[in-house]
Amino acid sequence: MAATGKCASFRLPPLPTIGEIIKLYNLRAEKQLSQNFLLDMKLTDKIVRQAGNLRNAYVCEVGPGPGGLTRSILNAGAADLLVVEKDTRFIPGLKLLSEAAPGRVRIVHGDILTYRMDRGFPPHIAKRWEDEPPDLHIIGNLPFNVSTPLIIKWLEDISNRTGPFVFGRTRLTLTFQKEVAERLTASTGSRQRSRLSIMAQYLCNVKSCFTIPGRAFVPKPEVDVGVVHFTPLAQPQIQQPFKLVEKIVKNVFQFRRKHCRRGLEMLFPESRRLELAEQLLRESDVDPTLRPVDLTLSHFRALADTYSRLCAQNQGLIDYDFREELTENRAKRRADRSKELDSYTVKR
Ligand SMILES: C[S@@+](CC[C@H](N)C(=O)[O-])C[C@H]1O[C@@H](n2cnc3c(N)ncnc32)[C@H](O)[C@@H]1O
Repeated sequence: MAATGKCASFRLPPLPTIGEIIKLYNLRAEKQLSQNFLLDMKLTDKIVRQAGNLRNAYVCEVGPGPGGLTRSILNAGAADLLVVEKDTRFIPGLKLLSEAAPGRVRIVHGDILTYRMDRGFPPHIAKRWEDEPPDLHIIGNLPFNVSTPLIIKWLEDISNRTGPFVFGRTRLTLTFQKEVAERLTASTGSRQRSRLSIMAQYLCNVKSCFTIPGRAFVPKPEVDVGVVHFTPLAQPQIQQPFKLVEKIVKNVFQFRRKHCRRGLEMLFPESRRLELAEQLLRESDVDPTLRPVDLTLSHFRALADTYSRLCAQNQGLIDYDFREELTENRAKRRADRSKELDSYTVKR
């Protein structure tokens, strides 16, 4: 395995440009795979600089496509670059790159949503969670339709220390649709504050790096793109299971214009809704009239800790989902109504 500090000359030899690679292999962008390519090496270098020092590092690149970002990662000195690409058409071009950087590129033809990254790198690179982050980086110009489910999955992995985070606090440098990037980094009280802001920020230090105008991509997407850097926190700001935090955050933000009390009430079954919501807010010391966007991470921490205690005291509460109750109630009302109608019909 590489990454032993041996790659003194890491600049790539002269290669066809990315534009030429696209022509050579007839790599028309597939809308279905949200393909928008970056051909400007100054921009790809700038994205890669946000990851920090990559000299002799281990890197996983998500969706390398024709390989612009890949070249910048190699030029920055990565010693072991694993690229995961779903579309087979890009594999020959990536092989060309791998030949130009012998022993430094490993190509996986697969889907990043299911790829087992915990098996992709040698165990000896792992660092203890509390220590400095490992010399492993995830970098990607992600497809928009994959970026949000992927970051949610990786946030859950951070919480459980699974997947890429079995190696410690692996850092991520990723692109998102600008609006999503703004949500990820939104501070308390801002208009963009949302579920994503809380879920990302309770687990990571999230930094908005810069915006890439849509016109820099080929083909040009409808929107601009934001580059975001994540470093998992040694001590998450909320020390409760991911699913529990997600449930609270989801409930609160479903009524984003109402007082936070409204969404929190829905954590509890109708029969005890007001009483338990009152207890949750009182014991968490949260003002029920605050709007969801005005709740701080400390508020969410207090709510998650109190809710966890209430779940321990009230059997079945953790599994309660008001949407299921609504569906059951609707089904019951429908059944009652059809019985009622039945009673009008003349029995033969
Ligand atoms: C927005 S393009 C970026 C390509 C290249 N990194 C660049 O910056 O020019 C996204 C790339 O991700 C690939 N891709 C899409 N879905 C994927 C998935 N689930 N797993 C891995 N790669 C995927 C696409 O085939 C495409 O190459």
